Amino acid sequence: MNNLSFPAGRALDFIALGRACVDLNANEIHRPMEDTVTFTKYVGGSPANIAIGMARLGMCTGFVGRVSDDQMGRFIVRYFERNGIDTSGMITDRPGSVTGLAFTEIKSKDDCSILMYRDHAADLNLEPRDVEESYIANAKALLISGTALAKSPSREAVFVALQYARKHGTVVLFDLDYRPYTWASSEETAVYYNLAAAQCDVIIGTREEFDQMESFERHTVKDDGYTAGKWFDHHARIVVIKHGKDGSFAFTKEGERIEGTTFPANVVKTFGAGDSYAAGFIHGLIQGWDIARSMEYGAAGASIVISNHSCSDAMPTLAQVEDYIALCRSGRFVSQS
Ligand SMILES: Nc1ncnc2c1ncn2[C@@H]1O[C@H](COP(=O)(O)OP(=O)(O)OP(=O)(O)O)[C@@H](O)[C@H]1O
Ligand SMILES: O=C(O)C[C@@H](O)[C@H](O)C(=O)CO
Repeated sequence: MNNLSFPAGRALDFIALGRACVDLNANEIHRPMEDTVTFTKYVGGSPANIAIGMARLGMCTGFVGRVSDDQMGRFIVRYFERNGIDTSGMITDRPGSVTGLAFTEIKSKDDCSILMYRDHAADLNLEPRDVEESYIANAKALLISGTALAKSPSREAVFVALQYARKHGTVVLFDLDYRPYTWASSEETAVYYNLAAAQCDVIIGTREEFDQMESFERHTVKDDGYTAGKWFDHHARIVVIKHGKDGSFAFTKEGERIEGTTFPANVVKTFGAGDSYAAGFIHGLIQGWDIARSMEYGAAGASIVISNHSCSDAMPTLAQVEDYIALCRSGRFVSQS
């Protein structure tokens, strides 16, 4: 049991709102982008990855977002459909916009980076009128992602979705998902992140992302307890602060501090950890599991995804997560490092 109350009798368990894009992950790993010539194409974009993760875990999942009116946009929608994601909340953007591309460079397991091509990205053209009140009202949970706040009209669309969710008791989760290249300034980011976070029931981010949100504060000691505590005067009931391979901490409105476990991994690349963690964690919360067990599923899912080449395609099923936890607990996990 956790401290959230998800409404019963809703058609969808979960909706993600924001960008659905394309990842082009380097095939020739352990070398710089300059020397990489072939890539594998996957669906990408943090909220899209989380939606795919939730669908793989058996959650009835929908997506709200705009995709480009071209082969890339259709690739995304078809992949969602094949994964059982409801695409009735997705809109094909007017001609002229494109799908955001993330070229990933995998130099080593500790040195990965992403080169983004996001000029005229269709996802940021999401408009307030694209968000249907009845769609949000028919889901148990809504995930918003920080990048969707970076520009108008997508920014306003997020606030409209937040308003509908609060009105109908849909639990709102905020994945901070801070991608600096999308934002005009640090102050702009901090202001809109804070405005959105005040409307959310669960806030999930890395320590660095929370630092970004607090960048205009004079308070100099930025510890996790201080950061989480601020949000419990608003709507938040759970705040999760992630620390990469050092794990994560969850704080609750009731004053608990829960340390998340981590699992070993044969790391291929580090990105995708946060998205698979979010899927496993949110799935657990919706199932009514306690926070520690939900964090455990998130962490195991993260280890599975970082041990694979893709983010979206590698999202595990429930059976895969459970087998992985059992393998690690049995002491039979074989580290290749
Ligand atoms: N090297 C690792 N080994 C094992 N587990 C890891 C590793 N890196 C991350 N994780 C797991 O994934 C969770 C989330 O990771 P992290 O804090 O890096 O999120 P993130 O920065 O949002 O990820 P991303 O790189 O996808 O943006 C961690 O709490 C941990 O459980
Ligand atoms: O979020 C993005 O736009 C890129 C992702 O799809 C990428 O795979 C990643 O960074 C996952 O966290």
